[in-house]
Amino acid sequence: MSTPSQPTPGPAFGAPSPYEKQPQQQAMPPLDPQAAVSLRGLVKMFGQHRAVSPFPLDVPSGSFYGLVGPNGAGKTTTLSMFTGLLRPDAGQASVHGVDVWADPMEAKRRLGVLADGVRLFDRLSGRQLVTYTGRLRGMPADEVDQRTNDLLRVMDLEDAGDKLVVDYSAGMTKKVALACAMIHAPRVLVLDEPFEAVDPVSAANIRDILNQYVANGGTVLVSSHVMDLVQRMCTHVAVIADGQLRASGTVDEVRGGLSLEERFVDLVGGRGTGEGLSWLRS
Ligand SMILES: Nc1ncnc2c1ncn2[C@@H]1O[C@H](COP(=O)(O)OP(=O)(O)OP(=O)(O)O)[C@@H](O)[C@H]1O
Repeated sequence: MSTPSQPTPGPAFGAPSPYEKQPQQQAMPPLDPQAAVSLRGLVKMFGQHRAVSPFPLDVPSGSFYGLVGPNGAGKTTTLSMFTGLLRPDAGQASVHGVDVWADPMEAKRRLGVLADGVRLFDRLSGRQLVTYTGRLRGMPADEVDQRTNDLLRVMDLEDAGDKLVVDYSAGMTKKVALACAMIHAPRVLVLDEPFEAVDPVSAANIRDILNQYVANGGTVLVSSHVMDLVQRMCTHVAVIADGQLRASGTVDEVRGGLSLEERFVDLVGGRGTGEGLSWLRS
């Protein structure tokens, strides 16, 4: 990989805060082997468009870390680069000290990933898909069976376990994909929009599972658009916009006495006045 290029300076948004980042002024420290996830200067270009600019980010072990940003901010691209799904143009990433792109097999053992928009083997039933994922991870058959039963139960998919995934609703598909991400009991769970399309009862169950997982030493990195959820659920948050890190720290540090949503709008801008669609008014 080449040396990260310098980011183009972004516009200044909102009031200055000690937790706001100015990436163009930062020297890039080395990867932090103590962090559950450490990112240094990942860059992704799509043609002439720089989807992600270099920034450093450390996700502390045992944290529930939210990654938020407007549509097209670069969240999925960032998550894809450090989970090994998308090769970065520059930069480094590690999971508990293992370099993702130098030692992908070891890094992937430590990671459970719920990716956004990645096709599942949807001609399998939910039970078959979770079982197949566990077996691919090299787990013994009886352990896979036990965990598959547990996961289908807590995801409220027991009755749909023998139905083909292609016939699942969006929320059911999300839940079975989450079960696949968890089957090998990874140390870090990376979840891209895990609550999208999931009903409130299932979402609360999933939150309980994730809280327990974190209480037992796991680390969760989750992207979401729902600020209220991130404020209630996460210990830490990073705000990205235009592929740049705008703020990071504990949720209380970043929101600085405001609600996270108010702070987000402050940092990211883009609120319209609601005018301009005069033809829509009756
Ligand atoms: N495969 C691709 N080819 C070209 N451009 C892409 C591709 N994937 C992402 N992009 C662009 O990169 C930018 C970041 O996209 P990304 O999907 O990472 O954003 P996001 O923050 O996850 O957005 P959302 O919240 O809407 O899911 C966008 O401008 C998007 O159009």
